[in-house]
Amino acid sequence: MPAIELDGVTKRFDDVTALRGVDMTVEDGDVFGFLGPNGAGKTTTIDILLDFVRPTAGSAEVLGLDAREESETIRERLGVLPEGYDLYDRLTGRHHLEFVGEAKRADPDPEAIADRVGLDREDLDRKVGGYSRGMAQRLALGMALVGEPDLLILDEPSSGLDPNGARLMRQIVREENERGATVFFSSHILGQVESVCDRVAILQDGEVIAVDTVGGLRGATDTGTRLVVSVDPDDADAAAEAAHEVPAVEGATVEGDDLVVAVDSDAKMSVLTAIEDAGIAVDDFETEEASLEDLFAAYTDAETDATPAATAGGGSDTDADGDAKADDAEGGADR
Ligand SMILES: Nc1ncnc2c1ncn2[C@@H]1O[C@H](COP(=O)(O)OP(=O)(O)OP(=O)(O)O)[C@@H](O)[C@H]1O
Repeated sequence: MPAIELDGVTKRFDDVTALRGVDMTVEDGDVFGFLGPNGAGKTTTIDILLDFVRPTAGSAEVLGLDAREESETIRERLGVLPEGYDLYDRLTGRHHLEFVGEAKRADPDPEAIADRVGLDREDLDRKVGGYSRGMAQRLALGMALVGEPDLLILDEPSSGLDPNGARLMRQIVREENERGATVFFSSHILGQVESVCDRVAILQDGEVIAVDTVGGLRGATDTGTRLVVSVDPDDADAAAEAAHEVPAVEGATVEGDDLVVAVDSDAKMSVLTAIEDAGIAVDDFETEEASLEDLFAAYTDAETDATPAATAGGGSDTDADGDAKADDAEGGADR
């Protein structure tokens, strides 16, 4: 039974069509990234799953239950970090966690949750009105964890978090998934989703334009990782040959003074090792990842050109654990 199933979901708000016939399946046990630019319809989709908003057409099932008919039962099994969550300024962090506990008939350990989300234990007894944005975000994430939910729905969970907070958030996503929870989270930052997600959907202008692993998306759009290696120009051809020997390498060419290798990001180190094993000194190297913009551009171009890149599924099964890269991707882009 899938954790989330959307079938032909359309949502119109007066003259704005936020979702256009969205079909999407999130399998039980997945960490699923929901990626799209501002205004793509991510929050509307999540609001439909939570029955905050009703679809104009189509249906949504959560944990095998109809999102409209059985929203109360669903909510007991969900952990939600909504966009624009409401906290009560005059209540403490502890009160918030206890409230969620009551609603879910769970008995949360506020100290343990504070530790997990990186909130000082002393802050639990402060009024939330005095929290910084990041502290409020950490509390809201903690509230989503109460009661060991079967499904976590997180809308832009790293919003307002510093790089350490964002790393902690990803760690929590992994831990929750290991515990058995399915995790569905939206983001407009590719680096956020790629280090933790099994699969990703790209939503654009109310339509799902791709569903795949991040590695698969990169592969399908030919915007994969480029490893640029500096070696002595006399050794460049031999280095290209050595790189070609690495199975994950899709291409290695000499461009000017550089060796440019198209390779899955997991295999970067194998390429450098292969070059050095061939007796060639690597003077320097850098990697160039496709940005979210590149992927969007590639997908939207692909859509217009009707190339296979726009089809869902397939692709490589990369589960990149690129924390460092993800943190780079957050630089300045985080909200
Ligand atoms: N209550 C509403 N009334 C009218 N239009 C709405 C409403 N909610 C959303 N929309 C419109 O639906 C579209 C999708 O918005 P949505 O908030 O779902 O996007 P999003 O992908 O979550 O964007 P962001 O990354 O900016 O949060 C936008 O054009 C938005 O203006």
